[in-house]
Amino acid sequence: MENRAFAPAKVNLTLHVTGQRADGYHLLESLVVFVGVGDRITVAPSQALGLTVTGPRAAGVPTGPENLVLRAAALLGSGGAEITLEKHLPAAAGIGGGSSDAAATLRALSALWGVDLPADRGLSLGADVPVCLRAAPCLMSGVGEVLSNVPALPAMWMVLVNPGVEVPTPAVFRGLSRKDNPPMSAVPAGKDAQGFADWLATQRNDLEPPARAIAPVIDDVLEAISASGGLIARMSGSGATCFGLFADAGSAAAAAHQIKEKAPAWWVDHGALGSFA
Ligand SMILES: C[C@@](CO)(OP(=O)(O)O)[C@H](O)COP(=O)(O)OP(=O)(O)OC[C@H]1O[C@@H](n2ccc(N)nc2=O)[C@H](O)[C@@H]1O
Ligand SMILES: Nc1ncnc2c1ncn2[C@@H]1O[C@H](COP(=O)(O)OP(=O)(O)O)[C@@H](O)[C@H]1O
Repeated sequence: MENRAFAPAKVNLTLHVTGQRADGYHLLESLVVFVGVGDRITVAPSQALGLTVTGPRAAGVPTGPENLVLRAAALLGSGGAEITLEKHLPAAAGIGGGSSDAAATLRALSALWGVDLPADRGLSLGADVPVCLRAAPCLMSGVGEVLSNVPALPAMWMVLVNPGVEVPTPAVFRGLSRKDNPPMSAVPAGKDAQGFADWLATQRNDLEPPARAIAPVIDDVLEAISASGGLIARMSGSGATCFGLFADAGSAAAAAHQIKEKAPAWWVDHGALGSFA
């Protein structure tokens, strides 16, 4: 008997940094969504705990106990399982790759072992794990542990582009010129894709300027997405992955193809926004 779980890409449509805690973690307000592009976790019964990393983005992903998949297993208990992680997301890319893998592992092993999900929803594994465990559009605040409902979003499709440079999350936060930026405004209801993108353009990702200073190629990525017809182009999380929003699957697929043609070395993928828990 095997259990499978999808680990969708986590995308921050907004990321307002509004303060900093005494422990150094930053207070955020972020509208988080998930896309049908991601990693895949398979777990099967076994005496011992083992991990195999496969897939087109396996290179460089740790296979030892520091892998967030094994750290999630350890958080759940001391059972055995043979875990396969099929990597499709670039690592350290601002789209929650490891965090989403950890959340998918918690879901799959909780079902395989018949144990409850952890009370902290995986927060001890990383600030992004609770939102990845929910894997549905929501407003994330606190340092990542407070999740609030948002009005239904219009149907939208997303192109994700990563230029192949790793941007260390702590360095991006350190590069902020201000940590007490203005908060988000309320997420609107009843908008179509264009109307929602127009609202989104009035919000921000405060980590974009420091990330662009570290990796100027992010400017080229944003430009390529805008040139491909994206309703909006913005960096996700601490980068370097950027996203473009589209009103239909066809325009997203055409944009992804156009960007891939222009920059064959970049990672480009596309999918629909949705809920994946
Ligand atoms: C920035 C965000 C936005 O969603 O995502 P990514 O860009 O990583 O995808 C997250 O807050 C990242 O979450 P996660 O990747 O789990 O962060 P953690 O491993 O807990 O922390 C990595 C480092 O980021 C910084 N950090 C993270 C979260 C936060 N609210 N304030 C911080 O200052 C800290 O320096 C911390 O040591
Ligand atoms: N399952 C995993 N997938 C990818 N990276 C992982 C995983 N487990 C641990 N890591 C380590 O965590 C670091 C950040 O991974 P990731 O969560 O993909 O970043 P981000 O949250 O910015 O998308 C990587 O550099 C990698 O060494």
